[in-house]
Amino acid sequence: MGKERIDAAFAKVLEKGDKAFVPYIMAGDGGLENLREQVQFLEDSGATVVELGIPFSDPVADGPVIQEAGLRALANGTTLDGVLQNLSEWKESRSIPIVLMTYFNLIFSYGIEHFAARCVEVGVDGLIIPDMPMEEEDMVTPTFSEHGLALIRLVSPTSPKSRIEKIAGSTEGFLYAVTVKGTTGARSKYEEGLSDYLQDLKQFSSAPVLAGFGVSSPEQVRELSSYCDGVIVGSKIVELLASGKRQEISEIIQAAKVSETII
Ligand SMILES: O=P(O)(O)OC[C@@H](O)[C@@H](O)c1c[nH]c2ccccc12
Repeated sequence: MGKERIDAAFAKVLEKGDKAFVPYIMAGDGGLENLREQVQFLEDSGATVVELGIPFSDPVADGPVIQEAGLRALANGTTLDGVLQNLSEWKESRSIPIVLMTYFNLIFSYGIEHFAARCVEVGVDGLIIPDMPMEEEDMVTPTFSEHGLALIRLVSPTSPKSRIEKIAGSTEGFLYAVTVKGTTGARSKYEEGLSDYLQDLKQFSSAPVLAGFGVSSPEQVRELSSYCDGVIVGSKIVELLASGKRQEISEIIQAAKVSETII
């Protein structure tokens, strides 16, 4: 359950010599009734874990593409409870681990204990809570560990070294290495020093290190994942899924499969 399922999914990919690929999608964008099929498509295309966003009215770290997806999902009535209910309905047929990306407010108003128990019940394996600083995480960690849920921590290029060490040492499932200063969204250029930053993180983290924010093309997937264990792609996947360009999504995901290209 939970953390172990995530660990096993990464181990399988990395032992093969491939890089991990975590696509982000917004739950309820395109209708919650299509979530199952969307996740199945991502799994069939070669995703390692799916990061599922819960729409929220005040998404402080989201860039424009994800904000709009959130507004579409809210407009068609998507709620945290509805997403959890939906996940429970096809729990048995799902093998890819699910990580929920949600702001803390939603968890807090749901009730931390109730939320964690419900996550386990519906087959959620881990959580990303981007607005929960390290100093506050004691509010959730005892409950999450008791339920076997992984808390995936984020570091950014602006985090001081001592902070990076602590966060990287305590993360579960994987370490989310934010590649840029700013919000989510595709970018054409990366900041200087990114390869050193990603390679350094490997020293501090026993969990896989994945780079996210601004990754959108197969070339970027190949480049960034060569410095770490894999990538997270959000905005580009959200945009392509909404416009039905699934072949392009598969190509982006396939770029992480390096073992097949090295002969
Ligand atoms: O969209 P991008 O630039 O590809 O970045 C991934 C990101 O969207 C996804 O992981 C995410 C969506 N909302 C977030 C909020 C905080 C951290 C991460 C996220």
